[in-house]
Amino acid sequence: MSFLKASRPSLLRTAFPAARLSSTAAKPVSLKERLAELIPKEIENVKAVRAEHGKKAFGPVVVDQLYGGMRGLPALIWDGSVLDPEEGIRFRGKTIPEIQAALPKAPGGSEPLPEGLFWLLVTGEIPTQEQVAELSRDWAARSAIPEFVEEILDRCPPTLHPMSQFGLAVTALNHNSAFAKAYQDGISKKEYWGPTFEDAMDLIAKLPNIAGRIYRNVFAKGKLPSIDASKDYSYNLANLLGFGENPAFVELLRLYITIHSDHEGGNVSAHTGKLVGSALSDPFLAYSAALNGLAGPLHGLANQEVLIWLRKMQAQLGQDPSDEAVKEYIWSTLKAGQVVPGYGHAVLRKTDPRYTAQREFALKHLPEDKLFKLVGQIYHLVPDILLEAGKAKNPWPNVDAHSGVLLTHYGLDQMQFYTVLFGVSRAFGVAAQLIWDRALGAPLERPKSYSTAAIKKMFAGKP
Ligand SMILES: CC(=O)SCCNC(=O)CCNC(=O)[C@H](O)C(C)(C)COP(=O)(O)OP(=O)(O)OC[C@H]1O[C@@H](n2cnc3c(N)ncnc32)[C@H](O)[C@@H]1OP(=O)(O)O
Ligand SMILES: O=C([O-])CC(=O)C(=O)O
Repeated sequence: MSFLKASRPSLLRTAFPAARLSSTAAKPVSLKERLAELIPKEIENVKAVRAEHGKKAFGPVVVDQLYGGMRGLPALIWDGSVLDPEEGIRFRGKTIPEIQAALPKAPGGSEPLPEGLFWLLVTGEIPTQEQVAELSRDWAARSAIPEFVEEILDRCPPTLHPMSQFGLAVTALNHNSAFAKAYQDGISKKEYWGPTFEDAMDLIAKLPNIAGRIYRNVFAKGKLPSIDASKDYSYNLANLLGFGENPAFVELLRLYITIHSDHEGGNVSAHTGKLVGSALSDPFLAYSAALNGLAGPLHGLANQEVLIWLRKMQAQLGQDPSDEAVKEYIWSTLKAGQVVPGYGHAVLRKTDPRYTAQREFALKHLPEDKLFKLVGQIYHLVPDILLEAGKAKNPWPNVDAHSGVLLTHYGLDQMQFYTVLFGVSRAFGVAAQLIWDRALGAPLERPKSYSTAAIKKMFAGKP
C-alpha cells in the first residue's frame, strides 16, 4: 500500500489531515484507509468463492441471447448494486427508501448526501457525518480543472451537444492521470488500485466544474463562481449552475445524484466504463467512453427525450389535455415507429423505484406543478397502451420519465443539459467499480463472438 501515502496531493494533506481517526467513530476517517483495510479481505473472499464455485454452470446460454443484446446473460461481477426486476435497485443491499433513511444529510436537509452513497458503494458501509464531510472537503480541494480543459470547453460551439462536450473534457483529464503515470513508471499490479482511487476521486471532484462550464457556455448564463470548500458536492454543483440560492433545488440534486449513481454492472454506461477500464485505460478514458454510451436516447439521453416529448404534447394539446387526447398522442408516437421515452426497461418489470422517489419529492415540493400533473396523468395511460401494443416487456416508467420535470420546475429547462447531470451522478458508480476492478485484479474483458454461419453449422441436423 505504498501508494497510499505517496499519491495524496500535498495541498490536501495540510488543509485536511485525512488520516486522523474520528473521535465519534471507530472507523478511520479516510475512505482510502478504509479501502486499504477491506481490499485484502475481499481478495480472499473472491478467491474462496472461485475455489468453491468456479467451475459451476449458471445454466444454458440460448442463441437468442447472442442476437438479443445479451439480455439476462450472467456475465459480470459488481457488488456495489444489484437490480431486481420486480423490486428495483439495491445499493449494497439497501433499497432507495433505506438509503434515504440511513445516509447522512446536510444540516437542515432531508435528502441523502451523494458523498455518503459513494462511501457506501465503495465500502459497503454507512459512513458517519464526519466521513461524508471529509469527502465533501476532499472533492472541493480536487475540483479545479486544468486551464487547457477550460479552453477546450470554451472553444466548443454552443451547437455541440453538452454530452459531446462533457465527453471531450473528461477524456482530456487523462492528461493528469495518476494511474497512467504510475503505469508508465512501472507500478506493480498489486498497487493499481491506489492511483485508480486517486483518479476516481479526481474525476468525481472535477465534474461539477466541467458541467458548470458547459452549462454557462452553452446557455449563456454568465461567469462560473468558484467552489465553496465549506459546502457539500451538490450545493457546489447547484451553485455552479446558478441555483445555489435555492435550497429545494440543492436538495433535489442531492437526491438526483444519489439515485442515478449506479444500476448494477450491466447497463450501457457502467458496463462501458468497466470494459474500457479492463484494458487498463485510466478512469478518465474509461468514464468518457461510459458517457458516450449514456448519451444514447435509449439510455441516459431518454431524460432529454421525455421533456421534448412532453413539451411537444403540450404544444399540440394545450396545458390541460383530456385523457383521450393524451392517449391519441401516445398512440401516434407508437404508430410513427418511435418509442415512448421514459417507459420500458431492459431488466425492470415494475415501476422504477427511482421514479417513485422523484414522484415523492414532487408531491412534497411541487404538487401543483402543471408538468408534474401531466407526468402523473401519463403514468395512468401509457402502461395499458404499451400492453395493448404488445411489444414492450415492461410497460412501466423508468427513472428518466420523471427527472426533467423536477429540473424544469426550478428553472433548469434546457433539456439538452439533463444527461450531463445524469453523467455527473453515474461517475459515482463507475468510479467505485473501477477502483474495485483494479483492486481485485479484474482481467481484460474479451467475450467470444460468433458468426451466423457458425451458429447454423453448430446446430445443423439437430432439432
Ligand atoms: C437510465 C436508463 O437507461 S432507463 C431506459 C431509458 N430509455 C427509455 O426510456 C427509452 C424507451 N424505452 C425503450 O426503448 C426500451 O424499453 C429500453 C431500451 C429501455 C429497453 O429495451 P429492451 O430491453 O429491448 O425492451 P423490450 O424487450 O421490452 O423490447 C421489446 C420491443 O418493445 C419495444 N419497446 C420497449 N419499450 C418501449 C417503449 N417505451 N415504447 C415503445 N416501444 C417499446 C422495443 O423497442 C422492442 O421493439 P422491437 O421488437 O420492434 O425491437
Ligand atoms: O439498468 C439499465 O439498463 C438502465 C438504467 O436504468 C440505468 O443504467 O440507470
